[in-house]
Order: sequence, then C-alpha cells, then structure tokens
Amino acid sequence: MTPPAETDLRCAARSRFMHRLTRARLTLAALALLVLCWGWLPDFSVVLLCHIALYALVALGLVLLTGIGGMTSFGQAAFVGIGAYATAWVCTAPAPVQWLAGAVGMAGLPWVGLALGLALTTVLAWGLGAVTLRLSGHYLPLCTIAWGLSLYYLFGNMSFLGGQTGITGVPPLVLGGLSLAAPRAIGLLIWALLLLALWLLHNLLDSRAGRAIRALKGARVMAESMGVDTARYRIRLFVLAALLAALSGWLYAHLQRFVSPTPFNLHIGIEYLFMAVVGGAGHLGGAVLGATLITLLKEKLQDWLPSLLGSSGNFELIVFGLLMVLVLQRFADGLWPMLERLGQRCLRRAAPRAMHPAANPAALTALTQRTLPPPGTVLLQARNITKRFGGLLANDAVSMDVRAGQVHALIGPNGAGKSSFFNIISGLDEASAGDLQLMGQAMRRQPARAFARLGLARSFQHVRLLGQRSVLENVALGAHLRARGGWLMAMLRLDRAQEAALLAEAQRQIERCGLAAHADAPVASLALGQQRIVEIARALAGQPALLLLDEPAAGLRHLEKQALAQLLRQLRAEGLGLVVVEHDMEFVMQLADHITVLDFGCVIAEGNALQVQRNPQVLAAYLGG
Ligand SMILES: Nc1ncnc2c1ncn2[C@@H]1O[C@H](COP(=O)(O)OP(=O)(O)OP(=O)(O)O)[C@@H](O)[C@H]1O
Repeated sequence: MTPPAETDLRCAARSRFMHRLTRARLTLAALALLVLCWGWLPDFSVVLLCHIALYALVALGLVLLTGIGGMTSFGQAAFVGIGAYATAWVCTAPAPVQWLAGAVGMAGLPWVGLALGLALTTVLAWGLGAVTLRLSGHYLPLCTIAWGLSLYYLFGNMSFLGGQTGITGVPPLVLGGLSLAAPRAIGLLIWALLLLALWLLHNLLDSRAGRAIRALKGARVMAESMGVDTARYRIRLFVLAALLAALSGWLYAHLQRFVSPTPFNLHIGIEYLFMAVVGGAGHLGGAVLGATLITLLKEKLQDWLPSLLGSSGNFELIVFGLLMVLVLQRFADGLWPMLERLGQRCLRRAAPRAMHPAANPAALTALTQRTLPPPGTVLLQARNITKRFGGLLANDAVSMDVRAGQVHALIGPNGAGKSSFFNIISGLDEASAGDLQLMGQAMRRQPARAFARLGLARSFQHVRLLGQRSVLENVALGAHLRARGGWLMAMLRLDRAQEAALLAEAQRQIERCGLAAHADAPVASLALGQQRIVEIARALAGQPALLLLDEPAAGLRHLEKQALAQLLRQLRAEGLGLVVVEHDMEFVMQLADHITVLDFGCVIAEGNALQVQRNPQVLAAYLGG
C-alpha cells in the first residue's frame, strides 16, 4: 500500500475544519441580519416567515426520515395535528383548565399542552413505527397515508375536540411573564426553535449515530454487520420526525389561537413531503429552502394568477403541480445541493488555516480496545452447516475451524456455495441446519450485529458503502461499536472527544490501507478495487479478532494485490484470524495457511496450498474433470 502522505492528510483535515468554521460564521451572520430586520418587517411578512419556519420544522423531520433515513411518510400532518390539538384542548377544555390552572397557573397551561402533545406523539409514533416500519417498498408510504387519514378524521369526529369546527380561544404563549400574542413576538420563538432544531440535528448527523442513520437508506445489511441495531434506529428516527411535527403543531396553535382539522389533512402531508424533496431531501438546509420556496410560490401564485387569467379558481394548484414536476425533473436531489456547491466555491476562497482534531492520534484512547486471543485459539467453529434455498442445496454439512493468527481460504468454482457459507458465518443468513460457535458462543439465530460485537468484521462481495459520503466517514462507521455516545449526547455535542477518536481511528486505518490521499473523497469517486480496500479499512476500524474478506483482490492491479497480500500477512502476524474467499489462485496460494475447497456445496478438499493443488478432486472441479 502507498505510504501516507502527511501533508495531504493535514491539508484535508484543515479544509474540513475550516469549511465548518466558515459555514458557522456565515450562519451567524445570516441570523444577526434576520434579528436586525425583524422589527422593521411588515406584519404580513412576519406572519409569512412564521409559517415558513413552522413548515420547515415538519420538513426537517421529513428530511431526516425520508431523505436521509429512506422512509417515506405522507402522514406527518397528523402529528402536527396532535401537537396542536393537545395544547388547544388542555388550554380550553373546562375540566383540565380548572384542575391544572390551580397547579401551574393559566400561563403554564400551554407548556402542559406541549408536554401532553409530545408524550402522545411519542407513544403513537412508537406504536405506529413498530408496526409499519417493518414494511418496505411501497407498503410503508401506503401505511403512512392510512394512518394520516385515520388521525385526520379522528380530529374531525371527536366532539370534545370541536368536530369539524375545531377549537377557538387558544390562549397566547407567555414566556418569562412576557405575552407572545403578537406574531412578531411568537415568531422569534418559532425561529429560535427552528434554528435550535437545525443545530441539534446537524450535530446528530455529524456523529457516530449520524453515520449509522445515513446507512439506514439502502445499506441496512451493511449497517447491521457494523453493529448497528437498524430496527431501533428506524423507530427512533420516526419518533424524532413526529416530535418535530408535534412541536410545529403546538407553535401553530398558539400563533393562530385556533385549531381545526383542515391544516392536518393528507393534502398538507403531501405538501410537507414536497417541501423536503424540492428543497433537497438529503440536506437539513433543504427543509428550510423547500418550506420557503413553496410557501412563497403558493402565496405569489394566489396573487398573480387571478389577475393574469382574469378569473378566480384553484389555478394556483395546477400551476404549482406543473412547476413541481419541472423542478424535480431538473433537480432530482432538490435545490439545496446546487446552493451548497455555489457556497463551497466561496468558502474555499475564504478558508484560513488551522488544525482538525481528527489529526490527533492521542484521541484514540477514548475508544474501547479489544484484547486479541492468543494465536492458535479457535475463533470460529462451524459444524455441518447446511443451507437450502427451496430445493437447492447451497451448503451440505460444511465444517471448518478458523484460528487466530491464521489465513483460512475458502475456494471453489462459481456457484460452489462460498458466499452462502460466508453469509451464514457472519450472521447475515440463517443456516438450515448445523452449529456455529464464535469465540466459544453459540450463534444460532443471532443477528449480524451480535457477530460484530464478538469481534467479527467482514467485507462484501458486492461492495456496500455509502457512495456519497467520504472515505473517512465510511471507515469510521466500522468503529461504531467501539464508542458509546447516544443521540442526545451527539445532539448536544457532548460526544466530541469520542468523535475525534473515531475519526482518528478511521484515518489511521485509511493510512494503513494506503488510501490516505482519498480520505476526504466521496467513496463513489474511487475505482472498484479501491472501494474494496475501503471496506477492509472499515472492517479494521472495528478492531476485529476475526476478519472475513469476500473476494478482496477482485479489481486490483498486480502491485495493489501484492500490497494487499502484505497487509493481510501483517494482520495475521498481529494475531487476527482471516477467512478469505477468492478466485485469484496465485493470491490465495501465496497467502493461505489452510484452504477449504467447496464444490456443489460440499467440502471436497482441505489442507495447505500444496495438498490442495495436488488433490485430483480439486483439479477435476476446476478443470471440469
Ligand atoms: N438467495 C438465494 N436464493 C436462491 N438460491 C441462491 C441464493 N443465494 C445463492 N443461491 C444459489 O446457491 C448456490 C451457491 O451460491 P453462492 O453464491 O453461495 O456460490 P459462490 O460459490 O459464492 O459463487 P460465486 O463464486 O459465483 O460467487 C448457487 O446455485 C446460487 O444460485
């Protein structure tokens, strides 16, 4: 592998840090401008800005859920309704008002309403998420439509919620003795909460948990192999998006001082999704951009179209729909990426020099360290593993032991059953019969993340990486189980020492695998052979005791293969156990201590390179008899 280029690393680290610093400065400048202008804006613009921020809060949840987490929801408007109705009911229904007002005072009622709305949303979203998030493909969006409709009709049919007429007389918020009755006053709170949400979510995504969240979209199998409990992450994300919607609903109720079912119907739910997608569903900023553009566009179309066409009607909906199709056709990822590219050009010019914490190797101490078993210890024991796919026998009573400090190669012609066996011993698939022990523990029916926790790491035959994320981030995901920071810690940025350690570890493994020059490049920009090496670096970041590599040399050039073989020898010398599935016989024979040969799912030969090469059954299998 190519030795690390120290100056390249420092430059990349500096550029990452300065990019963030300059972005923070620009955000602060924009904020200062907004606060300065706030007092001079006309009332109409203030109300419009309030609505933009309320929509952006919901769209933020959708960016997280749909654009980043890969779960499409049309039903967020219903959660907005829960937040709005909870506070409207608490503040206006005679019984709770009398009872609660004595305890918290009249000014405290909206805050009780907020607590009730968030609690109801959490319970409901958790329940709905547990049922619907198991579904995939188009079933999940269909379910969100179903519960979005149900909740909307529930609001309209509950007599204690005022039926279709709704609830009037919602009191204004009072904060520190100050009434927020005027839109100009509550607007400041709405924008402050939106900015707080942006900051918290930005921190969340820029963390260990954030990397795992990004892997939920299209890379769940890989994430499980890195130790991520993807089912739990999906439900949490769903609840978080619902809570943002409920918060928006609470603010909406106290801005409008009136709630009715109409703003929480499916049509609005679809509009929220539009905002996220048009703005840029993969970017937090896209939520604000989308909410701004769509709110302004609808507003302007309502003004302009009747005078342009000379008659009134819902023409704005038709024009709006056509515009959406055009925008999405031209900018499939939304408009934010385009703005970001423009901004990045300016930032590059502005960035001064400084150091990034990832370049500090001392940070590594914040990660858990694994003590490797002594050489010769049996790490993995497979006994009579059988795998059937319907009538097809992919593995027939395959047994093998893998020891620490040994390279064990698994070879065989195409379709011999290597990948099937590989998936079983790494927990991705369940054996039809047979026993499997990892580090002395029975692993039947255990998920892949349990294998990762015991010290097994793997690469994939068809690379599974987050193509748009950098090499550094992809590799850092491999060290997921070596840190403990939760979502709240990440949001509040209390995980920075751990994060620096994770990035430092990722950088170390990238250097070790000879990819230092590419640390900041998006993985998709690398050649396939290099992407395979990124997978190895990611596996090593988990500090495994047992490393499973599926065709690691495929797509590498001769010198790169030699460098890879050298790295694997070094790992073996450090005491790792390695299982390598590979078609390149020269590569296998120069490296493997022990070889198992499969054909038609059965073990046909075992031994060292010489024994296997001389075995007539192996020759027959490869040369067709
Ligand atoms: N999910 C599946 N469903 C049905 N059949 C499968 C499945 N996965 C594998 N098979 C079949 O099992 C047999 C073994 O496949 P497997 O991919 O394990 O072989 P392999 O030795 O890894 O082949 P290659 O070297 O081409 O990757 C093949 O006949 C394959 O078609």
